[in-house]
Amino acid sequence: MTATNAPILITGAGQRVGLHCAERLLDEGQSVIFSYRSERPGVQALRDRGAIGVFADFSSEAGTLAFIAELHTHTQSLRAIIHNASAWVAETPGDESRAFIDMFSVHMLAPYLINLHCSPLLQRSTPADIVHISDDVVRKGSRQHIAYCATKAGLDSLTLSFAAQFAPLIKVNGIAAAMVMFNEGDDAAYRAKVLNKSALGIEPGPEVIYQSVRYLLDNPYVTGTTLTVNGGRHIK
Ligand SMILES: NC(=O)C1=CN([C@@H]2O[C@H](COP(=O)(O)OP(=O)(O)OC[C@H]3O[C@@H](n4cnc5c(N)ncnc54)[C@H](OP(=O)(O)O)[C@@H]3O)[C@@H](O)[C@H]2O)C=CC1
Ligand SMILES: Nc1nc2c(c(=O)[nH]1)N=C([C@H](O)[C@@H](O)CO)CN2
Repeated sequence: MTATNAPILITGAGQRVGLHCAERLLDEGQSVIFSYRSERPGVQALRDRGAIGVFADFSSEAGTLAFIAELHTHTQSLRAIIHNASAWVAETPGDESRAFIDMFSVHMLAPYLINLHCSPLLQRSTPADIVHISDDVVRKGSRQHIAYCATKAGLDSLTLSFAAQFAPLIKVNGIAAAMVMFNEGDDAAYRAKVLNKSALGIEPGPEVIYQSVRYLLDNPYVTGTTLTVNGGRHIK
């Protein structure tokens, strides 16, 4: 039996890109389940619109498995899973391992476990999708965010493997983003330096990620693909 209007799960939707994508899905009448770690205004805003918020700390296997168990109490099907949750942490002397383990957990272990344990929920929906939100920086590496980049590269590998494993019932794709939206503390000099890295030289905002998600959800013939959404960094 195919579920109609099965919810879409998006992780890390309490702020910024995830919040925007969750709001746009709700705008289109799509039911949404989202994960959050910190209580933020965006979390309550999504609840107020009828989305179901489920706490998740993906920094450990136990935390991810607890999230998966809680998720199963809220739904018996899923239209899609959007893996958005992420930590962008530079190497800091003295706790390199902690940072690496944390980003491995949120960028690789959590998507891996959620995909494996929740694929039966996706199989009750037609069509069904998994979207991994990754980073264009994987293309060339990063001197300032070595562990972040390596774990996002691992996420891109999961896209290929799960696309092969889950075809034809579930499509699995990625989005390799770059410079979507700055953080509050980013100063003018940093902003100018980052904008200069791309051919288009703009801060596009989170809608470009939603447009990419929409394309992947709507296109029945795309799987195992990672969309580059980087303002032309690769041709600069
Ligand atoms: N912003 C940009 O310009 C770019 C973004 N991207 C990618 O796009 C996606 C969205 O980016 P953006 O909105 O800036 O992301 P954020 O940095 O705002 O992170 C999104 C959410 O992830 C959650 N999160 C982080 N670590 C964990 C964890 N261990 N367990 C559970 N949740 C966690 C955070 O929760 P909490 O609220 O508790 O902190 C946060 O709200 C990310 O995957 C990012 O890597 C890629 C390139 C550029
Ligand atoms: N989880 C996050 N990942 C990334 C962020 C962010 O704020 N949170 N920001 C970036 C930068 O915008 C980078 O693209 C600038 O070159 C990358 N990833």
